[in-house]
Amino acid sequence: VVPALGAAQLVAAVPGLAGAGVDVEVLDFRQTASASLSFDDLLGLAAVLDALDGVDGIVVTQGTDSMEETAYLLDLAYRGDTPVVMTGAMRAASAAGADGPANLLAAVRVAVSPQARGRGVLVVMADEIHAAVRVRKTHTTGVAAFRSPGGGVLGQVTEGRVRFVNAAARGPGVPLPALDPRRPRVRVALLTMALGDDGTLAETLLRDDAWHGAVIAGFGGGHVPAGVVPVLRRLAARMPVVLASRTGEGDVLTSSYGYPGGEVDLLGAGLIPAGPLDPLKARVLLHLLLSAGVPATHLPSAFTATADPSTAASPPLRVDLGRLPANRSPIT
Ligand SMILES: NC(=O)C[C@H](N)C(=O)O
Repeated sequence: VVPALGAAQLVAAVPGLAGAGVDVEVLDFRQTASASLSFDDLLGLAAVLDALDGVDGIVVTQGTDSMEETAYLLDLAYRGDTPVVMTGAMRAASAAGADGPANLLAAVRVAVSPQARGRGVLVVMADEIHAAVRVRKTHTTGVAAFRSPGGGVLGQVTEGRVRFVNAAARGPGVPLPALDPRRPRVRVALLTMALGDDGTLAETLLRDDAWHGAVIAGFGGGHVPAGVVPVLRRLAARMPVVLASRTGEGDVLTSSYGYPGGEVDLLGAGLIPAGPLDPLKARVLLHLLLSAGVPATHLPSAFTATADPSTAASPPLRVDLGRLPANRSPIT
């Protein structure tokens, strides 16, 4: 059984930190398994981070299980310039080759690096620097469990030096909701489509008022079995429904497949494309937008602008089909 350690014990266990020339102050915020963290825990933490003054950088340690979601949540909610770096450990503190101390030291080095400023919330694991919007936990036990599909890592820590090799993909944030415990609880469902799904599970979301939004992790570029479409159409008339992909990398398509259950069909039914966000991150974003009280009519544009800020900047690509050689037909 893995013991729970406080922040001071974690810091004390790091060889090299004392000699790194960094004054470290510690603060215990919550102590819980990371799968049990709530949105309110993280919004409370974002408010604490906002209030921290006079520090060069901030390191947040937590269990690794939910870090791909909590890092993105904090990235959307915390808009300060002071770097915030999240880290954790894949191996227990007592294990041979425990990775926690090395991760913590690397995280501190990144947090105090001037290059980390203005890049939002970062995740540092196994000497790699990840953007919160992309990072995923991809292995149950391996120390190299964290990866950044769809763009790669932002940088590395080598021999104690911090090197960024990629620009951080930081989109707009979401205003923090008032942290009033009496406010209604937001619930966003996440449904993964699978072979033979006939819509029975999706239908349960229509049965009561428990749900305020849903994310569908579709096949491939954002597809569902044809029989699920009528349920999703009714669902999208009741609440925002975001279409993401269960594949793990790549954008949701918007104009390639028009067959029943294809993404053209689903977007026509009112589903909102997740852009490059994976289903877990899409759910975090939808939850925050709903918590912030973004009105239903603004949700599709707010979601798209936040999920995929690059699309707003680049004009649609136009291909002049008239100039294709006569013997070639356009590839569709
Ligand atoms: N310590 C870890 O990284 C895993 C642990 N199960 C968690 O709370 O996320």
